[in-house]
Amino acid sequence: MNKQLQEIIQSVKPVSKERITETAHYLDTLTKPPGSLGRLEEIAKQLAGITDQGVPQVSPPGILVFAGDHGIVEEGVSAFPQEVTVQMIRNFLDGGAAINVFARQIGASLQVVDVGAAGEIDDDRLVTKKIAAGTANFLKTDAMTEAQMEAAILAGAESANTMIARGIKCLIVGEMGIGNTTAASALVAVLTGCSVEQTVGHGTGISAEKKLHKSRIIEEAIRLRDPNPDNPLNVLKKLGGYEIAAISGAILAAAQAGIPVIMDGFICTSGAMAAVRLNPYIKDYLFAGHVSQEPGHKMALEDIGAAPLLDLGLKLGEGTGAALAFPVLEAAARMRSEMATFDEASVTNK
Ligand SMILES: O=C(O)c1ccc[n+]([C@@H]2O[C@H](COP(=O)([O-])O)[C@@H](O)[C@H]2O)c1
Ligand SMILES: Cc1cc2nc[nH]c2cc1C
Repeated sequence: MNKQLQEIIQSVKPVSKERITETAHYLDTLTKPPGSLGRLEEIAKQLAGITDQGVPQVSPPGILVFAGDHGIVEEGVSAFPQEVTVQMIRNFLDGGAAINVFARQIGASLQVVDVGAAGEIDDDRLVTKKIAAGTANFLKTDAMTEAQMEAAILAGAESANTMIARGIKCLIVGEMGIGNTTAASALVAVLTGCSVEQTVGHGTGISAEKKLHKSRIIEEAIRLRDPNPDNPLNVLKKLGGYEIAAISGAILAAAQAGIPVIMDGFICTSGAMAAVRLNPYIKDYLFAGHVSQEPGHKMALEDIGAAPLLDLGLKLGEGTGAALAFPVLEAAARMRSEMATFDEASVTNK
């Protein structure tokens, strides 16, 4: 394995148990019945553990949208043509996509990173870390070489480190890539041991008939590629995508820096699964923004042990579900830092 990648993986430490315990005690001194803020209390404890701070902050947030194309689209697995990936990158840069709207709403900086789009975009607002113009068709050959996959993970880590150096306190990860629900379904099936039927969905809106075809293609590809389910990098290289590998890398880098991460939907969570398998401590740095309509997302979240914060029937990607969930993390952090204690407010405690 690439030495730099190995170092990142090994440097992720467990979250601070001491901070979690300290926060649990402190939350019980605040003017509310114990446990009455439910999951917000769990989030506040987790944030303290991740950041190793008594009073953790999640603002300002930063959003990374990784974009990549997929050779598997040749097999007719998406409702939209490949050119939409590049067209949507332009839309992100011009501020017109859903993620732009939600980024403005939560005051997040937004960076779009091209790690593998099939077309060229000449625009200084785009971060270009292109590994290749789309993955190979994984029905015919491995999606990426090992060197390409490692380069994509490192590109993701580097993108996260740049945002962290600029001062973000919470990383929101999103993606764009026509065909990437096919890659994510394959990854999740192999890594969880679920059947392909269970992990395949309608993606951007394919028919029931096309969904059956998508399942058959993935089943055949898994048989031909024969990935090793115990080796996440092997699975990622054979069936993954550049943006998915970059998400794994961004998560690794954020965890290394003690920065909480909000995952978006199905594709992001498949990248997170690979990161968790590389270092199980990663799990505790992750928040699941929402549960997507893609059926495989539930299995992926269960596998990581992450309970989604929202369930709004979304299936867009781009980081939208994670951005929408950010105010919940912000509320948990502010509850910890701004609420009065029983003593301060002269409220009788039991
Ligand atoms: O985030 C999700 O759960 C999600 C579910 C379905 C579709 N998407 C988005 O739709 C694209 C992939 O869909 P498809 O049908 O082309 O595989 C990709 O750009 C994703 O961001 C995203
Ligand atoms: C229009 C469109 C926008 C998207 N955003 C994320 N994935 C997408 C897929 C399509 C097709």
